[in-house]
Amino acid sequence: MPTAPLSDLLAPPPPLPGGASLFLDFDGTLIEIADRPDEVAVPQGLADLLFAMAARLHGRLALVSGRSIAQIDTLFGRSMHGLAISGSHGCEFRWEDQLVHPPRPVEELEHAARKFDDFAFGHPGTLVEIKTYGVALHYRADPACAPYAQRLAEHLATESGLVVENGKMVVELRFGGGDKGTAVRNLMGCAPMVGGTPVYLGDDLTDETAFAAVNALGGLSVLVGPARATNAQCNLAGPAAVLAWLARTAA
Ligand SMILES: O=P(O)(O)OC[C@H]1O[C@H](O[C@H]2O[C@H](CO)[C@@H](O)[C@H](O)[C@H]2O)[C@H](O)[C@@H](O)[C@@H]1O
Repeated sequence: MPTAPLSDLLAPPPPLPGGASLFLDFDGTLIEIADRPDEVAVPQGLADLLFAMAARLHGRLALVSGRSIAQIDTLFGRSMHGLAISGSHGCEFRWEDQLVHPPRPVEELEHAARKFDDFAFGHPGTLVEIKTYGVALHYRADPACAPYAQRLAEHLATESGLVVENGKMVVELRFGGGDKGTAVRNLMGCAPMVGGTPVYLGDDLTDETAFAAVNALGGLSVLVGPARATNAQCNLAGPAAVLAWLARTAA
């Protein structure tokens, strides 16, 4: 469990260390949280900034998202090929011309989607998001649904073998082949990341495994957003502060 005192989180991160391998979460870190998953606005120039940073870091930059790689491409409105991406909470990887992903557990996901749809029908403040390796039940518009959504997800997990992933105003049932911590460790084992100092920026509970992995590797972990109990070492206020920090670093 996260143990750092909240006061320790007030320190902003130092400039990116030389030889950094930079890992960036997406929602809530690079882009502002929106009411619905499909309502997010990707700032103009973000793709170019990421490609410029990746070039400056000699390829040592990766997106690490709970979204699928397909969703990331769609939201950017272009293929993000050329940038390393781990999607679906560490289940899938795309790097240069390689795509590594497990078989999709179709029946389990379809069953979960049907059950979540039934729930959403009776709870209009919730919505279902179909993902490549998961099905998410969002309750941002009616947070009082959280315990019921959670209980349903836990019940479905026991009968399906899918795992429960909790995030901001969402519970997801997903393929359990990894998490963001394993994503960071896997990427750090490959050229050109290997030997670099891992630096990870993320905002959500799902980023805690990555913070822990980075800390264990002697790197720098940065919580984005309001201070809370966390494994992260430093803090940036939100996506605007992240983009400013990246732009300073890229200069
Ligand atoms: O790992 P990330 O890249 O941060 O993705 C995490 C989840 O992000 C999305 O949900 C979150 O953002 C939505 C849009 O701002 C917001 O409406 C929702 O409440 C948040 O939980 C996405 O929909 C999920 O699939 C990702 O796992």
